[in-house]
Amino acid sequence: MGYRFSDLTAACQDDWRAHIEHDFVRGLAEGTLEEGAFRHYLKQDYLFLIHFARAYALAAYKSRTLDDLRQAHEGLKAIVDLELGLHVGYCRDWGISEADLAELPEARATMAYTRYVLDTGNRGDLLDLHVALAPCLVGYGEIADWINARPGTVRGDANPFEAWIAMYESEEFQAARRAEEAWLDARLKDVTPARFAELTQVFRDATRLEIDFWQMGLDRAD
Ligand SMILES: Cc1ncc(CO)c(N)n1
Repeated sequence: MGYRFSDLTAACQDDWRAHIEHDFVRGLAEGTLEEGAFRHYLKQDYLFLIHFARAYALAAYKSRTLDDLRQAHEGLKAIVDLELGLHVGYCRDWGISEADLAELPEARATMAYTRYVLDTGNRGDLLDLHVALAPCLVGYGEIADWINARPGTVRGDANPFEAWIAMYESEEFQAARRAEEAWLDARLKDVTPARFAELTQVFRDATRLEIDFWQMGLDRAD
């Protein structure tokens, strides 16, 4: 007993590294990703973020305490006010209008991931739901750290994906990530080994669905 968030990543080390260091992420870091792949990802990420905002709203609904409600609200704010706000403007810069976004067909990888998280949250309790959400908020925070720590990373005007990296390394996003990790650390402290095994399964499933989401971008799969 006495688990922490880092025990989840340690328990799924191979899948976790495959998410953080995916070829799509390397392409973003080095500025070499094909623009068509990035555009496909951006469009699907718009749909993804809308469903993830719903998942944080579900977390709010499932909250018993003000502290839990605040944490759900933090996640919802990070998505609606920060990411989705920037996302729409960012899509416009990449030639994708709001009208295009409104008419997007949803790719299977987007459906699989978002519906998995919503189902896990409906079936389980608030901790199941936050664990299913962690590869997203915490994962992208760690991706920003990983990108910055790599020697091959290109920053500034030489990298067409500079604004994307900047969003995830921003203090606002990183603060939401730290709050999520702290919330998870506090809740994992008291779980039994059997419960931790269940949560590890959820964390691994969600991490593998993140990997599929990156791959969907690379393959431009629908
Ligand atoms: C697929 C995916 N995972 C995580 C994030 C970070 O919120 C995102 N924008 N998209």
